[in-house]
Amino acid sequence: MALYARCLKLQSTLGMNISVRYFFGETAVKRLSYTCRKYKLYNKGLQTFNHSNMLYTSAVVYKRRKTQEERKSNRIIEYSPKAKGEVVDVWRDITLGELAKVLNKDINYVYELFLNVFSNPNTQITDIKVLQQAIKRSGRRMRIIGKPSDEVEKTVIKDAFPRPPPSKSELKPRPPVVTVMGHVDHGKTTLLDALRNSRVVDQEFGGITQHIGAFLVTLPSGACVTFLDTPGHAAFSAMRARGANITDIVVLVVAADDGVMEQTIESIRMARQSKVPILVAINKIDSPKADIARTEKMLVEVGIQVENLGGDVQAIPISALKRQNLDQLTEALILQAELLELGGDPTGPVEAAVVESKVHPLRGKVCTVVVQRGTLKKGNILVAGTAMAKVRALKDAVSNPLSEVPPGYPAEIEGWRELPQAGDQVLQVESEKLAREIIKFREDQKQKEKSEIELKAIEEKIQQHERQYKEKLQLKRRLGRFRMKPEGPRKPEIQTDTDGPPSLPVIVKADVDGSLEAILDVLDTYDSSICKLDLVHYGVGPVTENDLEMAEMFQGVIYAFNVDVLTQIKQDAEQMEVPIKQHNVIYKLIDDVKEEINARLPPKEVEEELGEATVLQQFEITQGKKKIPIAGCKCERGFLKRTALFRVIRKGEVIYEGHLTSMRHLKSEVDVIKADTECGLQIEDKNLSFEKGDRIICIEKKVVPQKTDWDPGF
Ligand SMILES: Nc1nc2c(ncn2[C@@H]2O[C@H](COP(=O)(O)OP(=O)(O)OP(=O)(O)O)[C@@H](O)[C@H]2O)c(=O)[nH]1
Repeated sequence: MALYARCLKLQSTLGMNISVRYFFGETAVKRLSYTCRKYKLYNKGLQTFNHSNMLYTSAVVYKRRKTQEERKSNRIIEYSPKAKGEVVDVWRDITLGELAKVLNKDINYVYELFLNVFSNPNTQITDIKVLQQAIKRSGRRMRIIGKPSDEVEKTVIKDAFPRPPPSKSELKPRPPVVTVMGHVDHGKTTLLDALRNSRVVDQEFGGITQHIGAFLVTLPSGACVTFLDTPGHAAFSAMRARGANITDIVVLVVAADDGVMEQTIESIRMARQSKVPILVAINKIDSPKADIARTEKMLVEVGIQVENLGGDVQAIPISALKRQNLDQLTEALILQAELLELGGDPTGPVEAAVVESKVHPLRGKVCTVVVQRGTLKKGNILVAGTAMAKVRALKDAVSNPLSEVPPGYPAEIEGWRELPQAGDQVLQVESEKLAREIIKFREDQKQKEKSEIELKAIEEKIQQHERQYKEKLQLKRRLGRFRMKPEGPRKPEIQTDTDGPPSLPVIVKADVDGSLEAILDVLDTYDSSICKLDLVHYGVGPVTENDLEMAEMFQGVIYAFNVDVLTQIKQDAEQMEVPIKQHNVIYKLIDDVKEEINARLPPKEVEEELGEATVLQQFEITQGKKKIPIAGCKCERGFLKRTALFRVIRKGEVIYEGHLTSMRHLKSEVDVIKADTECGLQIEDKNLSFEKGDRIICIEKKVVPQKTDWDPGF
């Protein structure tokens, strides 16, 4: 009690939670005494300390050491237990969940390493020795490091982002950005060509038109429309997938002769998903088969309420080929844009979207963008994805130089060091240095994401391998090679019938997956039916109570490979009469399994040849009125035993198998005839006459233990 009180006092004095249990008992006291000596806390004179004094001193040491540990907690502490295996980094107070991550295993594996004592992944392992034991069970070694702090994990974010959306008052009118979509062959390209040629070429600038991914059409009124020169779904979805939803209006081209087709519906669906208003261009009205009314009706049927039929969607009948009603179409677009009240903020750093990029033989890496915010100028420093540019030149679709490009306008940018991709967001940054840092950051992020994906793929591969392996085993079990693992309280099918072949139920526990797999693979080669080999359960980790129970139910044997068996478990096993066989060499374990199988096999009868005699001639004796044939023989090898079994063989065929009624040497009845001795043999069958040359084999039948013919290959 005095000790207990002393400990409690210590507890309050030192302000720490001392486990009283820790300080009691002979071992504890020895340990404390050792600690004191190690830290040179008392000299020879002080060795006369009684236990309570020593406890006090030790507690001081304990506290000091703990403080030092806490200070060092971020430094790596090498720990080299003698076990072999991969070294894993762990830290003090690691949780089971964290350990599972470190070991790259699932939590159940970790529970097993701790003998299933814990069941909460947040449980912290405070005792390093316990942790060491568990890691040893996993076949690895450990190194204690400082807990990876969240701070270390945090990466400094050096990236560029778009500004928050501008207020309405900052917006200035801008041209609508239009994408042309529709069913194949309904005239999208022809329409874009017509718009570009009629409007761009015929404009005051003149010049040669070229495909630049986006172009501007200016109406006589001065209003402009920017067309994305990449018709079709692919471009639209590529832009959307990269987060660049730059289209304001979709022009849905529907051929008046064909009407609504599959891709027309697809285009409608995509426009709806992007919440982009639709304007219909009913094309090919010049075609003799054109039926505008039918086309409009079809559009209504798929949910496009055209104006002519009382809806609010403008449908302009055009001929892209004959360039009919193109002005009407662009005016309708301007009207739609006005309804949308499209506006852009021309101030501040530039934000734009890449529509297309290419390498030009003379101009280098060029890309077409549509400006979304700010005003793009020569000399601007831009980043797009992992590409950067100092704008060397800005050009329009007819290669005219542009001094500045406000929101809603397209332009070609020269000066890229790398090629940006369609859909990339272009952002202006302050300096080339910053641009380089951003690119570096983004590249690092990309690399990290790639590694994570690769890691995930590797993990999936491993899991897939494990799954396949388990499926293979399940299949074998179903085929009857292995017995199914019992689930829950289901009563096991214990082999009680004496008619069937004997069986050996086994439970295999191994230190690591690799050895377990190797053992199971060898067991898998067993395919004899004279004794069934039933794999009742297997797993990685030590032998548990559960294993004992299962072994008891099945009357099986537990094989523990390279794993410890706790004394308690050993005692329980003894009580339950469950054999636990510990091995650390696979072939020895398999030899043991063989022995167990042999022990279960019923003994078998074997024949042993004692000797052989040859008939030299037959003579007869008279018994009463009967003449009895006698084989006059010579024992050629071994010996003949009177009470044994005799087989008479003539020309390779057994003509008699049975016992003798008399065996004589000269005139006397004998029990044994040795080799090279002549004798007269009388058999039970009195009607069989002997011939010279008949072979007589003397056999003794014996019952011997049976052995399995299983050859595991080593
Ligand atoms: N009669 C008539 N034919 C047209 C008109 N517009 C396009 N065509 C013809 O329709 C065919 C297809 O035209 P495209 O412009 O290539 O059609 P598209 O929708 O771009 O086709 P994809 O690019 O394959 O999806 C061509 O032979 C054009 O000449 C039109 O207004 N009238």
